[in-house]
Amino acid sequence: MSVKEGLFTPVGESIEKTSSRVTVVGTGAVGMATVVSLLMQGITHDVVLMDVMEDKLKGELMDLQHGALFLKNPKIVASKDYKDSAGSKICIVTAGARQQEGESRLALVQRNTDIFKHIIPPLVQYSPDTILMIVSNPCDILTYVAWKLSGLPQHKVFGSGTNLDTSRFRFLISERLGCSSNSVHGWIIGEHGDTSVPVWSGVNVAGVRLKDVQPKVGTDDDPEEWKKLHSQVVNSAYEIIKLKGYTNWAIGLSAASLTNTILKNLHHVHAVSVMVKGFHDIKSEVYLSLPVMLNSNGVSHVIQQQLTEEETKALQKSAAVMEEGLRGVTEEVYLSL
Ligand SMILES: COc1ncc(-c2ccc3c(Nc4cccc(C(=O)O)c4)c(C(N)=O)cnc3c2)c(OC)n1
Repeated sequence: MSVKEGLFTPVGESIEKTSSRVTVVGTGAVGMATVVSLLMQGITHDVVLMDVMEDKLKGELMDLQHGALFLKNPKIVASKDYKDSAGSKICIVTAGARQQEGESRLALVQRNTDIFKHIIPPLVQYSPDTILMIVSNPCDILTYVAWKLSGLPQHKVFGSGTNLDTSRFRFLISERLGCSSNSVHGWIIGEHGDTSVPVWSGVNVAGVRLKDVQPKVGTDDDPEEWKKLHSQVVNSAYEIIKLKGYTNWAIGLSAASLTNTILKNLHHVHAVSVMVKGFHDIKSEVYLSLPVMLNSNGVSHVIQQQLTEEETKALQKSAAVMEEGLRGVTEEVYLSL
């Protein structure tokens, strides 16, 4: 008799798969920040790490397992074989090619599209009911690519989008006002990146709009230059990359927060990248961020924000940038289907 048999008398069956299994593809800085955020907050205790670098996979697995005592005894699997991701409620994709020196944005998108061709189909094959969360950049274009490659319905595929931009925006406003980020309500929508759109008309604390206190907030002739906060948000990633080489903590926490809302069916509203054709008079099939309600089934509702004419125009410009970005990719994606 083994020690284990001498210790334990089996009564019920041992359960391997939980309904909260989360697969994270990509064991880079962002992927690992996401995994640590999930485990340390107890959002899930059933995590699968997927990547192609075997040593990295094994190293990250061992390093996390050695922290099990300080976590809630999580079950962590690390593998190159996508069958090990089977039964995942959510698949978070942080994988992507590193932009080469002088590489054009479109060339990078093409390389990432090629990588997605080998990641997305097996994820869906082994977890046909999964929800795909795309974190890789350029997020909005790659979310569209993932949706096309997955064959999943629109409500099952979204991108982390401007959830992070909105978090940075609220932090900067909260710092200037001296109140908690949780008490600042403000949204950044559109593209996750240079053409994101701050909805200044909606920024409020306890329902009091900043523009009702100072109508010039968010304009070029605002004596307090609040508009600069959005520029700081847009430049955040470049600044952090210059300082530490990459960004990972905030985006990891952001992906974990989105995962929590879905796993716990919280119906929270987040700014995330969804198919926006038909909203705000956008006519093209593009993914951009809008305030979206998430539940255990994925995207449940899009909030119909009241935007000013200027905000609507800026969002439509974001859509045009996306459409241009997709023009080069679409053929590649359709060829692969
Ligand atoms: C069977 O054919 C096949 N299989 C796997 C891949 C592939 C390629 C790159 C991948 C990948 N990115 C990656 C891997 C290696 C190098 C690079 C790079 O940017 O140089 C990028 C990641 C990741 N964590 O970013 C994760 N999975 C990948 C998977 C692939 O890509 C074309 N093709």
